[in-house]
Amino acid sequence: MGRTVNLYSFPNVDSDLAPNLRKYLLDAQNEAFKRHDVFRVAVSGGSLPKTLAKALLAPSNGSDDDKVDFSKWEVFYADERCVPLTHDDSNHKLVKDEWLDKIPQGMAAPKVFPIDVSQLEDVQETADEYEKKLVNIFASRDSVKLPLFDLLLLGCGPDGHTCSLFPDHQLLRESDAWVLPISDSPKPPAKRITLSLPVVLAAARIAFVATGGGKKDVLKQIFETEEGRHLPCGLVNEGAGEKVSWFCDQAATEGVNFPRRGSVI
Ligand SMILES: O=C(O)[C@H](O)[C@@H](O)[C@H](O)[C@H](O)COP(=O)(O)O
Repeated sequence: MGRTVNLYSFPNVDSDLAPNLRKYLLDAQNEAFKRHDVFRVAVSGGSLPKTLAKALLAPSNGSDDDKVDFSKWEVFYADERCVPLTHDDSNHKLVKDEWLDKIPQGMAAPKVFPIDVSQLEDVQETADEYEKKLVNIFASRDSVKLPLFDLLLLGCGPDGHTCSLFPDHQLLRESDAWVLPISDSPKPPAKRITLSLPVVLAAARIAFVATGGGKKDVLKQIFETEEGRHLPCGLVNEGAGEKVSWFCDQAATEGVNFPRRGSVI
């Protein structure tokens, strides 16, 4: 048996998953505001930014705990491709197009921390520069062992990868650096940077969003097999336990034996 994580499976994304994700995000936001008056979130690419926008840009129900306050959000990248920020492969471009640029005028915008693109050909340098940004925000490496994100919002690849941590890759064994370079990503583009597994596991909360029938096989593997527990997503489940929540739709979880199902609202 693996560790207990929170598993939510909704009939569909727009009318069920998104409002539940909104509730979860605002709980995390409000918890972080109480903790240190700022909400530090790291996001990945894939379909996540679009779902995030559906959750966050929906009208508020007016209650005190349903207020998004982007003015105190700091948004980082859980992983990024080493391409210019305007390139179609850029996660930052995706997040901008799908979410940030859709924030209505008059609503504050989050502070966003994209990668430094001045030395893209040098992945190590790009990773180091991003780590320096984190060090500046999360205090010095001397005083903080690991940056403590309030929330990580992650996807799950069909091979079980998350961030740019791929199955069996040596980066999974890295325990020192906060941000790692990868030059041989099995999924193009090959050059990327990614948060390390210890940084992922240190976050206060970790949410996976996995939707669509294409996720069924990998979810079955992650939740039902010993081998799946060693895939990157499985390692996050094992390492972070109840800090982890999975937001899935019915198409992704049909026939998958989730240890626990429920809804946030
Ligand atoms: O950098 C990448 O290759 C993608 O961002 C990737 O990590 C993505 O998050 C997952 O493959 C899930 O993708 P979907 O959310 O689109 O299923």
